[in-house]
Amino acid sequence: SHGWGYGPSDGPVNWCKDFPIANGPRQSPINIISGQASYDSALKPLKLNYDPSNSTDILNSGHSFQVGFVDDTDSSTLTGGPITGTYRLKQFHFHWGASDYRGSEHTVNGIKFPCELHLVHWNTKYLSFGEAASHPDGLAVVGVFLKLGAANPRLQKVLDALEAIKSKGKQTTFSNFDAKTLLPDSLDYWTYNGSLTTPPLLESVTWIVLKESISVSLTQMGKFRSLKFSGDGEAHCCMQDNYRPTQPLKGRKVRRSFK
Ligand SMILES: CN[C@H]1CN(c2cccc(OC)c2)S(=O)(=O)c2sc(S(N)(=O)=O)cc21
Ligand SMILES: [Zn+2]
Repeated sequence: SHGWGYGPSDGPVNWCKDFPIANGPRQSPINIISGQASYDSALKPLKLNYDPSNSTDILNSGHSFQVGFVDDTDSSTLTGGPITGTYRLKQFHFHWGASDYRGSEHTVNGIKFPCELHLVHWNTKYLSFGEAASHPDGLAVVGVFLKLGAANPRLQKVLDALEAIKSKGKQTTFSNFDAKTLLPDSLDYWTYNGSLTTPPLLESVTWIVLKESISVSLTQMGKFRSLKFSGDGEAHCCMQDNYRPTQPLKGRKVRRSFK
């Protein structure tokens, strides 16, 4: 079967043909209606302990670009928050729009942001990432909104590396990057049970969406959009609008960690 993408024929409306779970009961992303999210005092503070020496590479996956981390020890972990146990950081990536008025996957009260960062973690109660990805409590993804404003110096190292991975399949080393520098000051969050927002759309993700955004400038957004979905030698296709529209809540509750 042909691959999936974000175009008119291989995009989100057609994913259900190859991935019927696309119409499942706990799909992501969702629109977060802040007034309907209930405060849960049992929710713990998020604890993110990332070791910069764990970052390895940056890759154009043909759907987004991602920074990978060695995940064979508990040196870069997520604990606390809505989860129990220890989840290891595997990669982070972004979703963004062709224009500044869309691009995020989650929305807040119907508001779209130009970009959204996802930090992907897997539950170490399972032996591997692949194993974890097939269990309802296997993955935990921290989502961070990027809001138009002043240039964000903490994004610059990532954006400068994009020169080397313009087209699909390109990869280069990316070491000593501290993913914590991408987080906002406040770790207040909304949380709900959801899925991967791309195929295979597995319903194994505990979503943790931060309330506070980080900034990104128009010029920096232009760098994201300078990437290509296409590989070398293929017709150039700008990497943008690589976001899935929001999905039905289907009775799920969204909780918030803050009053
Ligand atoms: C292409 N994108 C996904 C790739 N991965 C994946 C996950 C599980 C299984 C698998 O193949 C069996 C691949 S992934 O875990 O790195 C993630 S996280 C994520 S998001 N946007 O929901 O945060 C999408 C993907
Ligand atoms: Zn994502």
